[in-house]
Amino acid sequence: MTPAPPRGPEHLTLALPKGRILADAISLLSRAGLPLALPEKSRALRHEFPGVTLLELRNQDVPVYVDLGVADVGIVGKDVLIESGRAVYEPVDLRFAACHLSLIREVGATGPIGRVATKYPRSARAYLAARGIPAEVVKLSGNIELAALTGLADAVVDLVQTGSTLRANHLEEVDVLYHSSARLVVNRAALKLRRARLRPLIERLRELTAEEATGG
Ligand SMILES: Nc1ncnc2c1ncn2[C@@H]1O[C@H](COP(=O)(O)OP(=O)(O)OP(=O)(O)O)[C@@H](O)[C@H]1O
Ligand SMILES: O=P(O)(O)OC[C@H]1O[C@H](OP(=O)(O)OP(=O)(O)O)[C@H](O)[C@@H]1O
Repeated sequence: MTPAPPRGPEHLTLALPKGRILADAISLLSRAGLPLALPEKSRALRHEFPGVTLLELRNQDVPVYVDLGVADVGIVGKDVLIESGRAVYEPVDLRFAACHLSLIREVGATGPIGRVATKYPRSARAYLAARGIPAEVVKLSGNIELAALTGLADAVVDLVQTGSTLRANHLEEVDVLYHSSARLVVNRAALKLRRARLRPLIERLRELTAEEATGG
């Protein structure tokens, strides 16, 4: 693939995660005035729109691209942002992809927690350390609830939205670590260099999310 050409300060490079956030992110950014459309299904990972380059990434890579300045701006879940440990500027809570990260066990489980399985080891370790629980944390990649069902772990730390995954697997939430939703993230140097494009975008997104919160 050809390297990206040098971009003037009027150009934006945008990092979005493929997966459940992509369509809502593109819809919201379009309403905020960016000339975007959902990319056609293809193997292409970089998409050009007038004045905007869209990079299609894994969730965990969005904070990395924004923090290191390859992308000027991105959208990612607060859960992924916390887990990344990167201090990127996070000016707008976009409110969609709302869910919470919880400690989950089999219904009625009361024994000690010796091992916790999760996709969120940083968050899980911080939670356990704050409560003085000396549990081992095992990082898994998906279908985390299975670890509690199979006895791989005494508890799991995973996202809950409707609770239907918990109900379908005879699991229950024991505690909530934190609430998450999609966030706008901005590279701090880009905020200065591309101020003329980023400031109005941030303002418009603040207005749109406030309107949606009040039903406007
Ligand atoms: N059930 C859910 N309901 C609402 N929001 C969710 C739900 N599950 C995840 N999210 C939010 O959407 C984001 C993206 O979720 P998605 O399912 O696309 O990721 P994934 O495919 O599990 O991630 P990965 O890139 O690690 O494979 C999560 O980081 C979280 O912020
Ligand atoms: O409370 P619910 O509405 O059931 O949503 C929660 C489920 O959604 C997410 O899983 P996802 O579908 O992204 O699969 P994954 O476990 O492979 O990440 C999350 O990890 C839970 O399993």
